[in-house]
Amino acid sequence: MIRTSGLSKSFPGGVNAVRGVDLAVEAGEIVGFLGPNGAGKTTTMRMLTTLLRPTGGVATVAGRDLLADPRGVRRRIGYVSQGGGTNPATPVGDELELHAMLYGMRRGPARERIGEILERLDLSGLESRPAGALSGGQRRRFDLAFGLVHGPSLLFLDEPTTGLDPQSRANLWAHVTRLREEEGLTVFLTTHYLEEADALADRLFVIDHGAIVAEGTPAELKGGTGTLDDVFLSITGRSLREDRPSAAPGSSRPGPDGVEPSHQESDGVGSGRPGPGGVGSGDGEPSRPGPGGVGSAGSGPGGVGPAVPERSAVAPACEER
Ligand SMILES: Nc1ncnc2c1ncn2[C@@H]1O[C@H](COP(=O)(O)OP(=O)(O)OP(=O)(O)O)[C@@H](O)[C@H]1O
Repeated sequence: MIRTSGLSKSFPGGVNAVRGVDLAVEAGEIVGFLGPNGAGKTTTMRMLTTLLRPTGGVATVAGRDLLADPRGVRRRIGYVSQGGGTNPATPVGDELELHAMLYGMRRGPARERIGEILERLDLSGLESRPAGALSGGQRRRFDLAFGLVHGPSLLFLDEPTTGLDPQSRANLWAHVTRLREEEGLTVFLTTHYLEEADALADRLFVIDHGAIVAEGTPAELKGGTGTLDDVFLSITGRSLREDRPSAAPGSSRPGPDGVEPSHQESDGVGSGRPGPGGVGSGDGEPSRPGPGGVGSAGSGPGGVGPAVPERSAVAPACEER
């Protein structure tokens, strides 16, 4: 489902953020991508989702060549970024319907799909509620719905549970695991939470200073001794726990889930809702994907979605300034 060889990204100024990453992810796997702050997780994920153009290496994602056919990639993937971008005043159902239609779905099938995905995510009945009135846990599930509305085979989740309380985090893990079964999804996620990696991922890749430094199942990495954090510490010299992000700034409205909403952006890396046709991207610059193309990625409250012009979107497409 994902194959990369020598995938690299250097930013202007000589920052080698990702240095020759080789990944192999099989269909149906849930793979965790771990690393300390600045290790290259987000940059790698943004390349794989076509938001950033690699400066080296090759990759196929969801059966399409990343460089030669970024639109084909975007049609087949979903991306749920860390940040938010949808209009908090817009009802959930309207946002999802717009996204589905931007992916080329007709209204009838779109509504059917939206009903199905909302049910799977325990959001039925909330169609008319503005996204801004959802609890933190509901909002992250709404983000997942965005990522899934167009029926991708591969879902990218960037720090999916940051800012959620333990109960809501566990609830989201259960949903992701169930979605894998029910939708036949492959999931690639970054996380700072070792317990998340341990609970959710079949296999882990550890990245440090832009290179993969360890790979294996959580059990293999732990080797029957220690904890994942011990392993992480011995590999990277850092405890991942020190890097853990704090709860989202400005998210102080606990909701029915008892969760505080958390939709912060990662440092300067825009999150976006690239669209089916969107082109664009920027290194950390918000941009607007345009409709018409390739679908994918939303970020919004977390969604992956098609290309809707939006407030804080980072556009997709391996094109950048
Ligand atoms: N647009 C950019 N221009 C220059 N350097 C960048 C840019 N984006 C990221 N970097 C640098 O690339 C490196 C990898 O960053 P990246 O965001 O991928 O790390 P990360 O593992 O996702 O970190 P975190 O867990 O803190 O989000 C860092 O040194 C970062 O400062």
